[in-house]
Amino acid sequence: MTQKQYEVLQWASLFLEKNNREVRVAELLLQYHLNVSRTDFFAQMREGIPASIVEKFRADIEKHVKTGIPIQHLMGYELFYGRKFQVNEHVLIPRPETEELVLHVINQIEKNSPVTIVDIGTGSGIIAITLALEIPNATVYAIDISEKALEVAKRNAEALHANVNFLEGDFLQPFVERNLKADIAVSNPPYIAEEEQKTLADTVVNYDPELALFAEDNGLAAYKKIVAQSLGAIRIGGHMAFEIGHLQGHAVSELIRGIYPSSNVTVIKDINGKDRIVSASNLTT
Ligand SMILES: C[S@@+](CC[C@H](N)C(=O)[O-])C[C@H]1O[C@@H](n2cnc3c(N)ncnc32)[C@H](O)[C@@H]1O
Repeated sequence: MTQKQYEVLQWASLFLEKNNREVRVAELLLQYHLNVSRTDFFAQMREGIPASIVEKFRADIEKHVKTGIPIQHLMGYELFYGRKFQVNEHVLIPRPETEELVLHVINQIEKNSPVTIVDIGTGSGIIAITLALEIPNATVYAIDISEKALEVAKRNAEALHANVNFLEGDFLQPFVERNLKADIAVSNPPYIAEEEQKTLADTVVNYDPELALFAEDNGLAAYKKIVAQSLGAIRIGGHMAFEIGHLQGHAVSELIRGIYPSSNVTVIKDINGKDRIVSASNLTT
């Protein structure tokens, strides 16, 4: 007997809830398997679904519940700033908070004036690619130490027709070596303290790359290194914007002030009211 879409969705939602998994996964994954737009997905809720699709969908839901595999790994992509980005086990799955960082950077840029931006720790390339597409007069560089992550980022740039210069190396080092200078440095670096590993969900700790998550020095090691390297990589009067863990605002601000005492440093909250961005303008020593 053909099952109706809403019945399949109901089964999955209850199954997820019973197993303490996020219920919204059901909707996203079923829409993916049906390969329809969001509008069509809701419009056809009372229609029947072919048994072959129900079977594949159920298998994915059961796998997600059992192993914690994120649905982005099952689907092969995540949406970011309205665009589809390929993801795999070598890159962090894009998070919605990072869209706020991108929007913040866009708002700092004067329209129509040329600007050079560097994205440090680019992962799947979401920040660099989105900025390259949203700011046509920008020259964008993206750095990662992971060759495998850069492969994903390059594929995303190609698929989305974004012009980004990719460099491999340790934070800003490849930029400094080439004697390049940016007007804006942006980064969502690894910032979770290793001791916090136990508090993370299995969907994160077993599937996001360790290199993308953890940093020594109570989660501050990457910020320390990037701020120190930035002296040779950001133009005088330039700008720096970091995504941060919600308890790191003060420490990261102090790090920046330690090297750029005359800069304007602010901590910005995300839509959930948590400290999420540290932004520093007028970078002068
Ligand atoms: C939190 S993830 C952010 C990825 C992506 N920018 C995003 O927002 O989804 C941090 C990234 O930094 C990279 N990374 C870690 N250590 C690095 C280093 N020493 N130099 C350059 N990149 C590094 C990781 O490979 C990972 O891709």
